[in-house]
Amino acid sequence: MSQFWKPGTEKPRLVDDEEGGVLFFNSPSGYANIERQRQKLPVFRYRTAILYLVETHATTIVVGETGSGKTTQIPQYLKEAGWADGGRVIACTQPRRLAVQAVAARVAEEMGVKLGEEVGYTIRFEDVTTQGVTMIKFLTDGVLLREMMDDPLLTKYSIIMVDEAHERSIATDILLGLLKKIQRRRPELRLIISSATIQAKSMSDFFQPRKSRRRPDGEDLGPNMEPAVLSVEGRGFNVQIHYVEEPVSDYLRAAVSTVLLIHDQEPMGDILVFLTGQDDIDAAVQLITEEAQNRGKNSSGLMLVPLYSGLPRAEQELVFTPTPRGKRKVVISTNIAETSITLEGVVYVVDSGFSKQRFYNPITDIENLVVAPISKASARQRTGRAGRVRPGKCYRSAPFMLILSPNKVAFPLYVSMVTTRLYTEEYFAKEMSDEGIPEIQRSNLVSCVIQLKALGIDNILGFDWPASPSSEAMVRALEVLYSLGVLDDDAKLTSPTGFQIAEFPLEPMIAKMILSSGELGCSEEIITIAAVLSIQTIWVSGRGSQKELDEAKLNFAAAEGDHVSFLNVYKGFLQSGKSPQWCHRNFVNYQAMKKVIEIRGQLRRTAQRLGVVLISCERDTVVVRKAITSGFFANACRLDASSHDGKYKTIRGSQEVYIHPSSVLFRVNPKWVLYHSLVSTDKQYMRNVISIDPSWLTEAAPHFYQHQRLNSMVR
Ligand SMILES: Nc1ncnc2c1ncn2[C@@H]1O[C@H](COP(=O)(O)OP(=O)(O)OP(=O)(O)O)[C@@H](O)[C@H]1O
Repeated sequence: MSQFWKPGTEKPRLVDDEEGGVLFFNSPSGYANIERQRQKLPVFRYRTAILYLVETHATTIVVGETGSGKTTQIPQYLKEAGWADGGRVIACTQPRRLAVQAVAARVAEEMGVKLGEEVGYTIRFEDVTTQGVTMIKFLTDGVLLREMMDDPLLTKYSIIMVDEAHERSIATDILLGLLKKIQRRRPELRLIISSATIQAKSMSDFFQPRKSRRRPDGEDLGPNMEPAVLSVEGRGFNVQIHYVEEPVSDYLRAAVSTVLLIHDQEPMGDILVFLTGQDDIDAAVQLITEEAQNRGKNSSGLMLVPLYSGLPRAEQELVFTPTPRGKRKVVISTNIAETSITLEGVVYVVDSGFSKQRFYNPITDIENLVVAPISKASARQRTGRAGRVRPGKCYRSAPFMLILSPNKVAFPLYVSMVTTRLYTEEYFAKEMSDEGIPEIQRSNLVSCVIQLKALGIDNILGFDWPASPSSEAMVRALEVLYSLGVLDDDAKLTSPTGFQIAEFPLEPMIAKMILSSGELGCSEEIITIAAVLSIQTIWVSGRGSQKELDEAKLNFAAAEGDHVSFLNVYKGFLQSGKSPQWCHRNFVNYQAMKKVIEIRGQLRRTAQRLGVVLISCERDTVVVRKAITSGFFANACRLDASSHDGKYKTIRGSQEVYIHPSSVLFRVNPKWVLYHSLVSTDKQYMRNVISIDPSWLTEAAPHFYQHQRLNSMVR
């Protein structure tokens, strides 16, 4: 490896252990062994300090190295100290679902209890807890926000630990603001804010109380409201960091060669590779397979495991299964594996230095997923996936920004920041931002605003944000919500529409299309479409060629567009008797279809509770598309007649967009279309597209589209 990498500044520091430097949690000696290992984690030495601070302070900020034991141990210490007595519950939030499930399973195993009983978890569409029994509950921050709609003061929780707070997802930021408010009403509620890479000072400033906890007569009003900050020193095992020595022109190829070099030259141990998205990951799997086939004996024995949020659960779980003897697992992941999780076999981390990030431009009203450089905090989290049960190595590389891997173009703003620098050690030290931009400052705020409104927060700009969103983005969101009929002239939730839409655990546009579908007589079809849109893909990836997949998709293609094609797949699946073989033959993902059925059932129940008539239109595709238009009118585009390359312009911002090659309407190019989301690669692509009649736009949102302008375009 020496010709490629030079060691970073950190020196190896092996921590000796009775088992020879390796902690085996699942060894036959079982529970006693787990207990011993728990006590060896750095956080154990701080057990008393943590419990004392939590007892005496309303908010405790815990900063400690990755792998030091914050997530898995602190909830157990709290339970042991009695914070879950008397039916109270200890909550621990995570930004990502995979982490919620993984840490809940781990803590249940450490405590020797069945998952779903004393230790449980809740993610969207899945609740694995038992009321009155569950004492420690892991959940996404988004789910905790939803719980506030029924219980605004979160009364069942004695302590809420907001873990991985550095990620600053929208849900985390809203949660932090609301928890601060709740604490004023419920001083007995304790908060723990934790992360390995959080700026403790700014978090502590945010939680500073406005008023003293003592009344003028000196009477104590409860716990100290000044936040306490605890720094947990020490780490599990050393991770040696290697930076790229020379510029690389393609991060994907660089990552692939690094994997192969590790496999050729380094002792056994699994590899975790961070890339940006499914397309990158699929390409890497293919490249590694081809390369390995072309190589000698030494390259056999690789077990490639992709990991991204769109994969069905059963496939995601493969990353946690033990690696067969003689094999080396290579997990190729998006940033879903970046925080909280422990993959036992991982010794090597390969970090491309990039991730897909959401960027919203309130001027054009376009939200995009773009490939952008990660922050130092992310890089450290990625490194921290090694060194958890044994020493490890992390290889950091990044490409020259203007020559990205095929079909990748970074957001222009970011390109200008990093055109001349690479992810060398110097780039990491001097140029990489410490933390990423909070998601709230780079996202469309429609879902965020409706959630706050539903919780009774009317003055959204005046809300106590850890980082304020832009007023332009806020105005745009209010405008869309007004046009959806969610807000009235006073920007209050309308009754019943606004409240009904807020009830669905879905984007407001999808919820609106479900509500309208009852009136239009196609709710059964629209609920199916909503369920499919809730998961990332129903197609199998990584099997066969793209051509084979495209051909399989053609069997279901509908001239009206992707949403109607989804109905064809769903119908075919039901007619096959929900057959896995049928799915296999048609490149349809069986696990994904099972999830669609499950989500569909839940959405039907919510719709029924809200009074939506459940009715089928027997495939009248006009009403189906009208219902979709009622939610997604803001995403309308018109084909640019002067261009011959399938260019569309968005109606609102006149932005250039194209139909994504994965869409059934690719190259069909109907004159008017609506899209579900945009993705930016070499161009701005619309994903999940239907053809529409422009008159449906003014019908659906007369305030949003000024009649005259649209009419002049139609002519
Ligand atoms: N599933 C697992 N298998 C084996 N060991 C595990 C597992 N989960 C956790 N551990 C062990 O427990 C340690 C602490 O993990 P924990 O997730 O609590 O750390 P953390 O401080 O929250 O890390 P991070 O900041 O990365 O989330 C790990 O370093 C590892 O040694």
